[in-house]
Amino acid sequence: MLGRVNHIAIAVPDLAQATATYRDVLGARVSQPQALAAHGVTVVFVELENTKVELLEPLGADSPITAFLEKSPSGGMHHICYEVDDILAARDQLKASGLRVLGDGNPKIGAHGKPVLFLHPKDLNGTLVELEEV
Ligand SMILES: CC[C@H](C(=O)O)C(=O)SCCNC(=O)CCNC(=O)[C@H](O)C(C)(C)COP(=O)(O)OP(=O)(O)OC[C@H]1O[C@@H](n2cnc3c(N)ncnc32)[C@H](O)[C@@H]1OP(=O)(O)O
Ligand SMILES: [Co+2]
Repeated sequence: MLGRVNHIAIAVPDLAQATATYRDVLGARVSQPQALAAHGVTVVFVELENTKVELLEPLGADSPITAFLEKSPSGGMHHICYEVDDILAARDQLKASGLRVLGDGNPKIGAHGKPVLFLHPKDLNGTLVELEEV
């Protein structure tokens, strides 16, 4: 079921500051910010040789990462995104195995214009997992 790691995400309180650190201190290539109102976050992607790091900050009053940042004000590892070739088949198989799919259970279009889903962190060793269909 699982393909490559598409990205590892870090929630940050200040996206501009985190972007400057990765770009100017770590010398990494960082994409332009994408405001994803439907997801309540603004993101950039740090382009690496073998995967990407997604830096994300809250967007709007109902951001799903607000509580996370209240618990970890300086930010922290937020989720890992695995690639799958058929997100609906993966969803149905995981639900049949008892894993909880977040939201209404239907994929939404993510930052890469591809369908994504999230699985409850409590079902995966305290780790929020995102699936992205590629
Ligand atoms: C899709 C666009 C983009 C992309 O890649 O294309 C993105 O990745 S957008 C990323 C932002 N969107 C999401 O994260 C959507 C899925 N997330 C959620 O629905 C919530 O964040 C949720 C339900 C995972 C947690 O929400 P919240 O913290 O408000 O709820 P709780 O306080 O009830 O948390 C329950 C329980 O889970 C623990 N928790 C929360 N977040 C994480 C996390 N990132 N990793 C691990 N564990 C997490 C939280 O501490 C609670 O644990 P407890 O022991 O009960 O205190
Ligand atoms: Co993500």
